[in-house]
Amino acid sequence: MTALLRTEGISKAYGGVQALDGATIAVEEGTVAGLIGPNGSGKTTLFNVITGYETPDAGQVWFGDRAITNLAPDKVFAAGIGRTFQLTRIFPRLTVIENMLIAAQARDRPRNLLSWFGKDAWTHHRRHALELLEFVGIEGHANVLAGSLSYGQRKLLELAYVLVADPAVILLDEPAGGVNPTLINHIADRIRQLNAEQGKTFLLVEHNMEFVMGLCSVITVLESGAAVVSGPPGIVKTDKRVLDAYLGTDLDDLGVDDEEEAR
Ligand SMILES: Nc1ncnc2c1ncn2[C@@H]1O[C@H](COP(=O)(O)OP(=O)(O)OP(=O)(O)O)[C@@H](O)[C@H]1O
Repeated sequence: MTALLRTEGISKAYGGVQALDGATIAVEEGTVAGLIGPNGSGKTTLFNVITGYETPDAGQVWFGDRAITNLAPDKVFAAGIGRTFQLTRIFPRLTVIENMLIAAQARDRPRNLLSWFGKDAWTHHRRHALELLEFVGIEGHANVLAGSLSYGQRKLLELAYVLVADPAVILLDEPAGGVNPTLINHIADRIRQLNAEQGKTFLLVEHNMEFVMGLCSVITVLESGAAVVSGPPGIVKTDKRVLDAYLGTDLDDLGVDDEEEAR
């Protein structure tokens, strides 16, 4: 397997705070990979650097064999890396379907804006948007204001929004955060399906350890801005450096059960 997405020695400081300190991670093509670490360990900052929202002080980001360090967010998105945010960024005063059409328009803008408004194109975009809403399971809400969706449904809308552009890699920032258990399972199933049927590669940041351990085949642990461990869930959750990194956190909160702790 080859790394589809790689960061090499990424550092980023905000004043006196070293958010990232030589972060090197690799995401293999076709995997669902996880990025975990205690609060403030640099996970979102690394997402921001990868997707062009922050400029690193040092290091490189690679997408396949292409260096994408310092590309603007829209260029990174156009290159094939989609992303959702910790706090969803949908337009609450537009309907769900209108949000989806904005995603389609944003994707096509650099190509051919005029043809976008043709009747056939409009019908095509609408149909595709509805298919994606159906895929994530919120097509019944197509005509309601996005702001009236539950938090979990907003996360699903954001996933559908990202899928409009058909990215090869999808970065998800806390997809399960604040979401009820039923929808968490639904989100996990959609991720599995996209991975298995369409070969989509995922990198997700998540504090819900049960979700991460159940979904990801490889997990990288960030601590103080650097990757300290990377490997399959079974290895990562028993690694002493990981337990040390989470020192002060109740292990029950991490979803590591007593039986596994005792081993
Ligand atoms: N724009 C910013 N300005 C100043 N400091 C920042 C900024 N963004 C992040 N930081 C700091 O950088 C460090 C890493 O933050 P980051 O949000 O990347 O961590 P995280 O691992 O995503 O945390 P969490 O799990 O709580 O979301 C923290 O100390 C944070 O306060």
